[in-house]
Amino acid sequence: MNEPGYFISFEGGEGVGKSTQSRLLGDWLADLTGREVVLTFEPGGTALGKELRAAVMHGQDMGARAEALIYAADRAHHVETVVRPALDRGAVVITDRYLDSSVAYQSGGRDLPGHEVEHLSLWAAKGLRPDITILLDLEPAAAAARRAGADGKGALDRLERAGLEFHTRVRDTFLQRAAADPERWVILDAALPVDDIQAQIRVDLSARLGLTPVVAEAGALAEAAAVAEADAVAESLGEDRS
Ligand SMILES: Nc1ncnc2c1ncn2[C@@H]1O[C@H](COP(=O)(O)OP(=O)(O)O)[C@@H](O)[C@H]1O
Ligand SMILES: Cc1cn([C@H]2C[C@H](O)[C@@H](COP(=O)(O)OP(=O)(O)O)O2)c(=O)[nH]c1=O
Repeated sequence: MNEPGYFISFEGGEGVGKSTQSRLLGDWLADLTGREVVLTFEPGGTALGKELRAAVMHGQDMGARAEALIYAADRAHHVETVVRPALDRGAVVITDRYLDSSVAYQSGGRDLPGHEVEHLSLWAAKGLRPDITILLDLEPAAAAARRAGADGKGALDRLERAGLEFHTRVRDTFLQRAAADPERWVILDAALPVDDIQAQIRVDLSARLGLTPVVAEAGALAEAAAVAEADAVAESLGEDRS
């Protein structure tokens, strides 16, 4: 029988470092454990998902319910065709956003009832919840400044245009959900340097997965995980996701 799969989600606002940290974590876990690691993301982690992503992020204006249903459709297909099969093979799956994004954005941000959005997501995902969710917490203004530094040229998508109040409600919803379920969530300060955040993630994951102590190694990471590398990673992931 396969080793059981392990499901990790990264959550937080736009530009907080989710793709940077998920890639660094994936490389480290694959090297250390030899397990299959699947890196994926929502919305748009499948071919159908790319079309749904384009519609919801760059398409016509739409109401909150239509938006929630598109994210749920993306999730249903993503779980059925990518996440669940990988977990069944015994892989570690790392997703950049999952159902907590729906609750934070479509409920906290757009004002739909939280339990309805969560229920819709769980229905779409046939009840699949992450084993651990890493929240990269950052003030929306700081995240916006970071994104502007990364590619000030790019046009803002529908969600990015939503404004500071919207993004503050999104952040507060993430923090409330994390506080309510500390077993599943790890809250990290996304204003710290890339390598410090990654070191904290590795220490936490080592404990949860029963890996050999890596505290010393995590300290040495300060030199290893160069921000330049993280930039390249973020860029290459970003290319897939206009
Ligand atoms: N801890 C950090 N400190 C400073 N800049 C960061 C940090 N983490 C990521 N970045 C940079 O911020 C930008 C957004 O990072 P990214 O990983 O794409 O975030 P997300 O996936 O959450 O949108 C990139 O230019 C990236 O290099
Ligand atoms: C998965 C998901 C994302 N979103 C939003 C959050 C983002 O604005 C956008 C996805 O963008 P994403 O590519 O994750 O942005 P970033 O890498 O900058 O964080 O979709 C929802 O509103 N609901 C959801 O369920």
